[in-house]
Amino acid sequence: MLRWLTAGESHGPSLVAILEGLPAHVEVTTADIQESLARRRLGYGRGARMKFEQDEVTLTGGIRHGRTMGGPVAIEVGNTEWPKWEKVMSADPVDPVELEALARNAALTRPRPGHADLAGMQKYDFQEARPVLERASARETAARVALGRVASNFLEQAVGARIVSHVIELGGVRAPAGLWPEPDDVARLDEDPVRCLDRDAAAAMVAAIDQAHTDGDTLGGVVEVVVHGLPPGLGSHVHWDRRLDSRLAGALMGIQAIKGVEVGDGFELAATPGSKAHDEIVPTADGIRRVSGRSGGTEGGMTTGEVLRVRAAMKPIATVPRALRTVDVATGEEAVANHQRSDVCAVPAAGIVAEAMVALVLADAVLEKFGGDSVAETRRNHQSYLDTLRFR
Ligand SMILES: Cc1cc2nc3c(=O)[nH]c(=O)nc-3n(C[C@H](O)[C@H](O)[C@H](O)COP(=O)(O)O)c2cc1C
Ligand SMILES: C=C(O[C@@H]1CC(C(=O)O)=C[C@@H](OP(=O)(O)O)[C@H]1O)C(=O)O
Repeated sequence: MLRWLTAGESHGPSLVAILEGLPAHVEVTTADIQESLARRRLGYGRGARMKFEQDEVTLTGGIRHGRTMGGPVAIEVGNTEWPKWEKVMSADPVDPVELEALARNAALTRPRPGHADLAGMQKYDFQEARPVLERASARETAARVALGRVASNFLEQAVGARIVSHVIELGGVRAPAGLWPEPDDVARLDEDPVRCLDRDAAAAMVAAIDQAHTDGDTLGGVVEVVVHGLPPGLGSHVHWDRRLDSRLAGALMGIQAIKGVEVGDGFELAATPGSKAHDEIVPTADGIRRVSGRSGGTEGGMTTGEVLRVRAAMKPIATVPRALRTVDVATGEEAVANHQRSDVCAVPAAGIVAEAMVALVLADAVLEKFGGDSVAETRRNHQSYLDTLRFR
């Protein structure tokens, strides 16, 4: 249904993103996308680059006068860094003597443990890490967030679904369990330096980042994406690759540095007896409802119509200032890993990227279920499904 691709390097001229398969009349503007990209730059513990990176957005296809036209949506996100890297990252050949003189072009032969450097050099046959890290870098997530905003506008306009993420764990500090945001909490969360709902936990997370900074260390954590307003029946139980759980997990695991995904209470459910693990079903004045939300809003690979909740665990940033041991591949000798600048922690930003990935998966699942070549058609199909839904 929906297809999306990104291209571009961290220090190249720009990132490019394409989203194909959306209906016409999705309302979306440059300002919307800039707003989402600004949210991704937020978060305590990010490095110097996020202070000056502008994310220059140009909508180059598929949108006219603030509405999609049904064709592929193409978005370019310019890198403010580019002028400094014009020679090093030039697509066309550059005079080798000129390149040799550039300190910025020094060969990166001390691969960082935890980054793509070494495996990428081996796989793609490079003598140094630059051509690998340029694409492995999470700079690319700016392109995903741009596409995610288009998908998210579609979800809200077609079915009324709204997405919000928050940080539930950072550097070993955990927010109290069972607390998740409402759509209107977005502004409040964005104002918090670590995008955490609990003030005390947020303060302890900030302190952990300060300590890691002092220690020359880096931190990871866990984000949770919450979606309100989804109908029951997105995804399917009938085949493994149609299960919504599987599609969400794949998309979240596709984010740089994400090493674990949970749907609902996930791993905790494995240690809980069945009598306390499942969400009992009861009749209410509002129709049939679940009394709790431990499943995370899916059963049998389909949405239940309750709040959807998925989590992603991010490992600590790989570029550790107190650099880790490695091998200099130019000499074969022991060395310490390359380190220039880097984030101490990017967990709050990863939450915004996770929102984007969830939006893209859900937009795809909505189109699969309801179809539509215009937003109005998708909306009508969704409404008629709700009107005739059994056991409401
Ligand atoms: C928003 C975000 C920002 C990141 N910033 C950095 C960074 O500044 N330095 C770094 O070494 N890794 C950073 N990472 C993680 C690397 O991109 C990631 O570890 C690398 O691409 C290797 O992929 P893997 O961790 O999935 O193995 C960041 C990840 C995300 C999601
Ligand atoms: C540029 C972004 O994140 C980058 C992700 C990243 C990495 O290795 O993943 C390394 C850093 O890049 P640089 O080496 O240029 O400082 C981060 O700043 C961004 O999120 O926009």
